[in-house]
Amino acid sequence: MSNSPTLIRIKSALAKSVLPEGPVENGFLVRSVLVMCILGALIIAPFSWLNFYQGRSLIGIASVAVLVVCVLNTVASFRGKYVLWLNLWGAAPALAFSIVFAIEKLGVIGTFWTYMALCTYYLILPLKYAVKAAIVLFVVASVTAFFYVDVKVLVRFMVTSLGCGSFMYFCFREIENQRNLLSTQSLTDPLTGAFNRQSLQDTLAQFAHQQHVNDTTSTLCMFDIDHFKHINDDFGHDVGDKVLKAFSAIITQHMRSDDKLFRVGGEEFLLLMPNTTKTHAASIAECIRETLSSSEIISGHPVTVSVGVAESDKHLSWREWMKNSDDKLYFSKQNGRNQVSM
Ligand SMILES: Nc1nc2c(ncn2[C@@H]2O[C@H](COP(=O)(O)OP(=O)(O)OP(=O)(O)O)[C@@H](O)[C@H]2O)c(=O)[nH]1
Repeated sequence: MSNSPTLIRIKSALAKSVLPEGPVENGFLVRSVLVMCILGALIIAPFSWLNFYQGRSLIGIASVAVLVVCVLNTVASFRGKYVLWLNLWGAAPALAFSIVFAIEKLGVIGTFWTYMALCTYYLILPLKYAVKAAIVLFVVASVTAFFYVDVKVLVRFMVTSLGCGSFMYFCFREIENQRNLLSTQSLTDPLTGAFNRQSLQDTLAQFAHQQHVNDTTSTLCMFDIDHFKHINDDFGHDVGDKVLKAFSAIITQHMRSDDKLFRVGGEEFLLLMPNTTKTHAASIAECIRETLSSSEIISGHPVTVSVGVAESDKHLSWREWMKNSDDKLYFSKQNGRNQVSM
């Protein structure tokens, strides 16, 4: 059954709003949202009951709404998912309203909770959203405080909450940079910069799933440098490394922004080309093959590559899809090397 463009857009928007646990930011957010929401639910539940019991039904309804957000978030986190819209349009505004309410009811004491809310934003939202939400909260809390606290207190409140917000931003930006660095190091091959075998499985499994939802065609190109053992034996390991670097640079020059390159073995590379037919992919692989064979990486010794090209099929698992590209590569090798087969 083919999907209409509108259905595809809706499915891809939903897929983007529910992020599966990833190695970098999502894993961190899933864990911190889980802790924050369990704590939030435990604190809010008795308050909700108390509000209804004491006849404050409006506040009671509001606190039950927050409780529902906490429970939904907890369930999603238990399943290893981070739900962006639930936090951005549920938890974050609920916190801001609570702060307004607290300042209105408690005055100066109510403003203290703003610092907690600022920290919470950085724990439940991706950094770029946390900054924006923190700025909105700062403005909303300051405007509310203007009506309920003394000017001298207001100025101190604004300066300290600005300081707290900036401190949180710099801390979390540094944590994010470190996480990204670690992630890059754990997912890429230091010699060529291509993604390593570790990341191949996650990427292809996730990609094959999305492709099944969107019903599109993509292609894998498996590259294997010919007689690489001889290069190492004849010219040394350093020259072998130089060839690997030069070859991955050649592939990178021919890649489009959505393509992904993996180093799957010593001299074996896999290029994932989303939304590409095998005919188009084979023409790009042919350009890569020609560029390598005509390059002078080792003077007087042409380096060649064999390639296997395989198109996706929604009835195939990612392993079968990859095996197809490997089979085509094997055919290229058997057929005399230095060629592209599909
Ligand atoms: N320089 C270098 N060599 C590597 C690296 N990783 C694996 N190799 C070597 O790559 C060679 C791969 O050799 P084979 O699998 O026999 O393949 P081949 O010689 O290219 O033969 P065909 O694929 O059949 O054309 C081995 O000698 C490995 O030691 C690396 O990071 N650097």
